[in-house]
Formats: sequence, structure tokens, C-alpha cells
Amino acid sequence: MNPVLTAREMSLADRAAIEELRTGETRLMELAGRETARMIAGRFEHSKSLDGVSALVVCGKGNNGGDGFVVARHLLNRGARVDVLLVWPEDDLAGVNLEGLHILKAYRRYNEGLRIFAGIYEARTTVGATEYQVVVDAIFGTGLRIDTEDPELREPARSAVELINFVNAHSEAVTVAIDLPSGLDATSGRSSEPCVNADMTVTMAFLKTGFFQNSGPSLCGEIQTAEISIPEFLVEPTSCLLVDEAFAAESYLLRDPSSAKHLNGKVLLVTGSADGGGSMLGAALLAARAAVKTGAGYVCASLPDGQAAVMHSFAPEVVVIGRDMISIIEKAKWADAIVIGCGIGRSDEAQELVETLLCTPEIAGKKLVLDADALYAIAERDLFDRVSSLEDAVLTPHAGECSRLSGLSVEDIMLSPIDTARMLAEEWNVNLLLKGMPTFIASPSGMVLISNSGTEALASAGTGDVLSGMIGALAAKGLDSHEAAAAAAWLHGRAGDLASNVSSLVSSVDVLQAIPQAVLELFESEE
Ligand SMILES: NC(=O)C1=CN([C@@H]2O[C@H](COP(=O)(O)OP(=O)(O)OC[C@H]3O[C@@H](n4cnc5c(N)ncnc54)[C@H](O)[C@@H]3O)[C@@H](O)[C@H]2O)[C@@H](O)CC1
Ligand SMILES: [K+]
Repeated sequence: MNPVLTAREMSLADRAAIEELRTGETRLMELAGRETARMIAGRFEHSKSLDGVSALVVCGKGNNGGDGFVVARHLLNRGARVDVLLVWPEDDLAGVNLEGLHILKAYRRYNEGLRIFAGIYEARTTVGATEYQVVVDAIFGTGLRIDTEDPELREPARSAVELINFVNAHSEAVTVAIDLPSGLDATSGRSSEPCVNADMTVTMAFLKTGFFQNSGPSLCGEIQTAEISIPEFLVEPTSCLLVDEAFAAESYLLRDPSSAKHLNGKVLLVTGSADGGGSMLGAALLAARAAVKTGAGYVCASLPDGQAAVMHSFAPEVVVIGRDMISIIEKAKWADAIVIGCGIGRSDEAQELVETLLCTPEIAGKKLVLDADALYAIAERDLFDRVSSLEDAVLTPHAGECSRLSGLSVEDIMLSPIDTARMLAEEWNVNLLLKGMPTFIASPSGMVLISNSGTEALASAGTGDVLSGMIGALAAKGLDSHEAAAAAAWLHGRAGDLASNVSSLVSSVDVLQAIPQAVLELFESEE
């Protein structure tokens, strides 16, 4: 899994590379620029040469602008025609950045086409009349400071960002952001007004937390990471990682050919309700079937009396027991993981059931997935002390449920989901999976995993129940509940993608049915 860093962590890594390893700023910058030019070339079919390609590189006064001068040089080396726009006067440049500009100026002797514009006003008319295939945004990187009270950019940055966005909106040009789109805060993902809207972001060394929060996902475009010789050991231990296919594959424990069903993960679900005329058995069916489809060896569901036939018509593999505590405790002793909450309802009786379950040692000592109405009961009955003493549990709220649990507003949670998930997991001493796009999975020790797979396809009723069943299955098969939640979130997203080409048509049953394909893919791509 790849580390995901805050701006501060990235700057510590930069400094360690320069001061401890003596890598040298010039070397890092050269690699940054060269890698970016190589990735730009990769966007065009003729990846070695950029003959006939016209590029505009818009440079700021910090090291991000310095990267821009190097990119401009390597684009020229590959045959592109290049215009460079200095957003600030040359007098504002110093050190490696000024050196970068001097080298570029020396290039002019050999490249008549190279134009260097001193300031936005000098550039505007010519830029407007030129057709570019590439616009490189090198105005701000991790050094940007935004005032959250007043996120407006001042001149000349404002006009420069507007120019980049104008060319992006009115031409076929690909906008490539160096390190991050200018105006985006690398840590929080909040953006200034305006902010560059990139088609592609070539980020240096490591992903940044801002790519996954607030405006980050909508402004970065495709994200590529440039290897610039800042080794991973400089950032270890990391506290945030991006879940990837390789992690999901490693986490998916295949059955031993000689094993019996009871060795392949036994899941108990305490889910579903049917009161009077209403029924929330669908949630129970989806979660149970998802556990089966994810490869649990044995799935048992505790349902309200008289509901076994419904389960068997949908998931004949599932053994059904009653809702009485004696039967539940009996099966809890046997189970490797227990899923509690999907569709049990919000009645006093349901809340009482959750409280009793969490206070029962045979249950509290197991791997637990607490979802939906179980979360409601935890919030209503203030069961956080119980939650804190659980052996290995995961709570799986969406932002609304998280708000009810924590008392924080949905807006505040969404403004800093990584920090919020980490803080609550630490406070409640439990794993917390904060559902959304992306999904954040925090452990009590402060590790946050980000699962970025899947699209809006998953935004439909019942997909959360499917996820709970999947987590239960992976936990029962041997993962701890933090890893199980992260791997299940990734597979769940992938299953959503595979369910249909048209995301709006995807229902939770479609996601369920696509689980085996998502799992199979893991092993096909490994071969
Ligand atoms: N430090 C290093 O060793 C490396 C840094 N690299 C590049 O350097 C970047 C970071 O460079 P810097 O720290 O110089 O910062 P930036 O180049 O991101 O920008 C900072 C400059 O903009 C100004 N500024 C900040 N906020 C502003 C605002 N709201 N309005 C107007 N001006 C503002 C600052 O005063 C400073 O001059 C990275 O994103 C990356 O692109 C890479 O070259 C790799 C190596
Ligand atoms: K940038």
C-alpha cells in the first residue's frame, strides 16, 4: 500500500532526503521535472518524442515553479514547442529556481520557438491566440497557504489560475498539475478560489491526504506518483495508506484444499427485523448472502421467529437460528466473526438486544462488525464504554451515523474525514470505517487506510449491508477487523464497478452478484 502524507510529513521527508541522505535539492527537482515530462509524454502516443506538441508551462516563485522550469526543459528536449509564463517577476525567484530559469533562458539560443513571458499581462494575448496540447500548472505545490476564512487567491496568482482553467475549458489541452493542482491544500483538500482543475496530477514521491478529501477528488484528475528518489523508509512509520489491489489480494485468504467448512470462516449475523406489517429482512438477506459470496465457509443468521423460509429462498446456504439469547450465545461461541445491526430496527427491544449482545462475554470477545441500527443503539444508549472494551470490533457508520455517534456535524466530519475517523477510533478504542467516496478505515492506534475503489454505483440502499457481510466473512477467514474492513471496502467498491457500466443502474443485489468476479480478478491479475 502506498503512503499518503500531509504537507508537513512531505516536507519532513524532503528535508530528510536533502539533509540526512544529502540527496540535494537540485537532484530532487531534476527528477521531479524529468518524471513529469516523461508522464506527459506518456499521455501522447509517441511517448519518446513530443514533436509537434505545443506546451504552456505556468510557473510560480517557489519550488513548484522550479519544477516547472525543469519540466519545460525536458519537454523541449523531447521536441515540444514550449511557452513559459512567469507569474511573478523574476526578482522574486532565488536559489535553484532562479538557476532553473537561467538554464531555460540559455536554451533560447538553440530553441527559437521558446517564449518566456514576464507576467500574465504580457502573456495573455499571445497565449489566447496559441493552440496548446498541454498546459503545465507549476504555480503552487505544498507551500500554498490558504486562509480558511478568506480562501480567495490574490493577484497575480488569481489571474494565472483563471488562465489555466480558461485554456482547459476552451481547448483540447491537457492540464497537468505538478505535485498538486494550484490552489489545493495538500493536507486538507480544501481549495482556494479559484483553484486549478487538472486532468492529471503528477505528484512528487508520495500521495497527499488532500487528494482524498474535500475538493481533492474532483480537482486532481488522474493521479500519478513520480519516483524522485525519496525512499519510503524516510516516511516510516506512516499513519495513512492507500488500499490497493495487491493488499486486497494478500488479504483474501484462499481455502486450504484439504480444509473443512468450519475452518473457512464462520460468520454469525444478528440482523433483520419484522414488526407488525413492516420488515427489514432485506438487510439481513443482503448481509448474509454477501458473507457467503465473499467465501465464508459457514454462515448463520439469527432472525426473528418464523422468517427462516425468506432467508432460505434467497440464500439457502445460510443456517437460521432464532432471536433468543440462548441460541445466539450458543452460535456466538462457534463463530469467528459476528455482524450485528443491519435492519434490526430502532425499537427499544432492538436497542436492548444490542446492549445485551455487547455485554455478553462470548460476543464481546469475538471479531465484531457493528453497523446501521447497532450504531443507532450505541448512540442512543451511550454504549461507548462497552464499545471501548470490545476485543476486535469495527463500527461502520456513514457520515450521518457518525454525526449521531459523535455529536459532530456532518459538515465538520466531511471537512476532515481522515482526522475525524482517526480521532474517534482513538477515543472509542475501536476500528472505525467511515463510509463514503472514498471510505476511511481508522484503527485505535491511529492508522488510517483509504479505500478509493468504486464509484457512485454504491450509493444505493442495501450496499452497506452487503459491505457488512463482506467484512464479517473476511474477518472470519482470519483477518483482524481493521484489515478485513479495508479489504472488504476495496472489494465492495470494485464489485460496484463491475456490476454495471451504468452506475445509476446498480442495485445492492448487483453488487452482491459481482463479488465473486471482483475476487477472481485479484488472482487473475496476479498471474
Ligand atoms: N523541497 C524539495 O526538496 C522539493 C520540492 N519540490 C516541489 O516544491 C514544492 C514546494 O515548494 P515550496 O515550498 O517552495 O512552495 P510552493 O512552490 O508550493 O509555493 C510557495 C510560494 O508561494 C507563496 N505562497 C504561498 N501561499 C500563497 C498564497 N496564498 N498566495 C500567494 N503566494 C503564496 C509562498 O510565499 C512561496 O513563495 C512541492 O510542491 C514540489 O512541487 C520538488 O521539487 C521536489 C523536491
Ligand atoms: K501545481
